[in-house]
Amino acid sequence: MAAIDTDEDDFEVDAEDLDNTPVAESDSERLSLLVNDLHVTYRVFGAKKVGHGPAKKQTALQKFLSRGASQQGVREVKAVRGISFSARHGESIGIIGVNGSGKSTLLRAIAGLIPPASGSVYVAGDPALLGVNAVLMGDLSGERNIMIGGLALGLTQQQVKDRYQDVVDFAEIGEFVNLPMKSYSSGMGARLRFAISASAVPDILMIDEALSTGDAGFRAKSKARINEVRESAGTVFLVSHSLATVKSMCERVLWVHKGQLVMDGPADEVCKHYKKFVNETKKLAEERAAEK
Ligand SMILES: Nc1ncnc2c1ncn2[C@@H]1O[C@H](COP(=O)(O)OP(=O)(O)OP(=O)(O)O)[C@@H](O)[C@H]1O
Repeated sequence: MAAIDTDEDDFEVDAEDLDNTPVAESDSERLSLLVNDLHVTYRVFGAKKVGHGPAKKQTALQKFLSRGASQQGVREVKAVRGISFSARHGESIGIIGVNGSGKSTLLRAIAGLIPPASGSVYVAGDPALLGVNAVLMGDLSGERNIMIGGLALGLTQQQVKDRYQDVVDFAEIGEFVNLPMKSYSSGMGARLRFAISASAVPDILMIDEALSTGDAGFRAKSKARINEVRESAGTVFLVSHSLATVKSMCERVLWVHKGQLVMDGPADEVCKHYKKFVNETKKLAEERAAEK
């Protein structure tokens, strides 16, 4: 297993603790990912200090003494707070939660795009195969990005060229492939990112909301691609606000709330509890609004 930005000590195991009996593992039994007490913190610079009442005027001395507090413009957002779970080859796992709960951050940390504040992420295989979003550039055309993304996924130039038309067709972007990606609608961008990610058969395929932007045809194609990855013993992560999409594509679901894992279990069961929570929260908010 390869580690990304991790503290190796967290996973030290004494040889004598190990059972040396060889175990025949099927693909479905092997771990593809281990996330251990993961914390991710964003530092937002230039954030205004939140305070109550009018700002007090400072004397020159007070200003001098509080110079170190120019740090007051730095605010920390603890986006992921102590999440642990493991995933196996061939699993497809949905990640659900309300806006701002930390789903994308969790995915980006698993992909090695954001360093953890603490904790660790171990992935089986080459972490370079995870996600391509970080390397894509808005100023460059779709065509150039297909090449860059493909190379980042470990494909050779020839392999990217061979698969180029399939990627364009899959993404349904037509002539837009010649224009800078920043000129795409969010749906087109998401579809192209998904198509690039799916052009190789990665160990771990990560999909962040791309499916919600496509029509039924695109969703069907995506589902087929997800199944291909799973059949080749890869692991699929899918972040989505659509419980129907999650239920149709994943057998297991992680529910994240305020950066913590609330529930991890069979898709139907977790979605049922999540739906109940969302409905109750909505009802409460409506009652409060009515009281005002
Ligand atoms: N680049 C960033 N800098 C600072 N804070 C961030 C950044 N990205 C996300 N956050 C904050 O981290 C928290 C988690 O955000 P994240 O995008 O992971 O949630 P999410 O569940 O994916 O949300 P959504 O469903 O709205 O996409 C939020 O409070 C968000 O404001």
